[in-house]
Amino acid sequence: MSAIQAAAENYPTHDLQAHTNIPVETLRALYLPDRDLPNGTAQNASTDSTTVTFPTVRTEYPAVKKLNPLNKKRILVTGGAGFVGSHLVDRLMLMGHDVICIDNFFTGTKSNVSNWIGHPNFELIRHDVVDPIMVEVDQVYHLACPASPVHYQSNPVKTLKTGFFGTYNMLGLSKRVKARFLLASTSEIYGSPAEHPQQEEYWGHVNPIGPRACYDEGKRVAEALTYSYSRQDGVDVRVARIFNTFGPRMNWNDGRVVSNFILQALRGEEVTIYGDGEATRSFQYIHDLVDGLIALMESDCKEPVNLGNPDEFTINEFAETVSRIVREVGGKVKGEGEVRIKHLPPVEDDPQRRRPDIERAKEKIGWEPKVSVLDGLRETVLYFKRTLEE
Ligand SMILES: O=C(O)[C@H]1O[C@H](OP(=O)(O)OP(=O)(O)OC[C@H]2O[C@@H](n3ccc(=O)[nH]c3=O)[C@H](O)[C@@H]2O)[C@H](O)[C@@H](O)[C@@H]1O
Repeated sequence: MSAIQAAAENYPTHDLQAHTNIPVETLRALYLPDRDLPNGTAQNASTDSTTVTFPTVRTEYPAVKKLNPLNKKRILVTGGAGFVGSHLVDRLMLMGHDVICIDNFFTGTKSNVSNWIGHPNFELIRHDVVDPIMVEVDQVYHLACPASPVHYQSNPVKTLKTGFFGTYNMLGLSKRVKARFLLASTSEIYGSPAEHPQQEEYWGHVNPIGPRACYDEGKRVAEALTYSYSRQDGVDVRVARIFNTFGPRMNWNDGRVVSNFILQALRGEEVTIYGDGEATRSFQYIHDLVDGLIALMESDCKEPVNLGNPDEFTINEFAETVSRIVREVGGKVKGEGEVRIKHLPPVEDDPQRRRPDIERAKEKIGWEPKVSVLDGLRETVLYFKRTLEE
């Protein structure tokens, strides 16, 4: 058993129990595999840091549920090799469904879904949703779109094309094959909110010409298209408004606050805070989000639903919390207890407060987050620590 695996076993897992009744140990084995296991899919530790080796043979895939053919669905996940998409793919595969994952690998990676490549229930297609594609499926989870401000602002025109044409193509497909369609929308459609916490009835406060507009307005038009297809063509739609989410498999170079702070603390570097650090965010753990997406897809709720954890932190508080957990898990953080902060200029149009009102999710789909931010952070720190060691 590796040191990381041993450390992982010391953390309580009861809070991480997923709604879909798949034990967290089963999920963890997919993103934090033990290298000593014969079926471990992690890159083998190499003494030579300039090379990397991957296992070529595995004796078996992770066990998936045997479903009655009547209950087995064909499910398309766009952006399925990304951070959120790959966890959703894991869950749908373990539940026993047939999963088609499409991704253009702009921010997603094949290694995120390497557990399933070659499995008879799984198909991976390199494809950009900006172009049409035809597949026969029962459900579409439309996640494809860069979500980190650094990524979505690097090519804003492409982000807008993804918001419009990507959603248009996936809705057209859903209409033709009569699939149920779920749009991964975002808390960003509320902009820099003038109401707090944010309820689904709130129409938002978005700057349509600012640097974030490519994403915010892209997702707003994606919602408008979704409800237009529902009204005009009867497409069966679901809309999830996803609030800040974190967990294993976030990109190193993601640029978002959770991965930045964890990596900075693990490397003993200063933590970068944009502006005065008094902006707030509410962070949910990836397993909760995946539970919420599946619960929404399976529900009758056609209205938009906020999926997020209402536990709200200022960015200053969050920097302290992340540093404390990195120390607890055995990371670096220089200066024995003191967090070293580097203040950088504020980000233009940065939303100042964000917290979901999740009453609708509780009432309509029977969902609320189960994982505390602290438990989720411990797991994520272990994951990043492993990544740094490789
Ligand atoms: O994490 C997410 O899921 C969300 O991330 C982004 O939204 P944002 O809240 O701006 O995400 P971050 O870039 O992580 O920023 C959060 C806060 O931390 C601050 N920050 C970020 C990074 C950093 O190194 N330092 C820092 O102070 C930002 O200025 C902001 O106030 C995306 O735009 C959303 O679509 C996405 O849902």
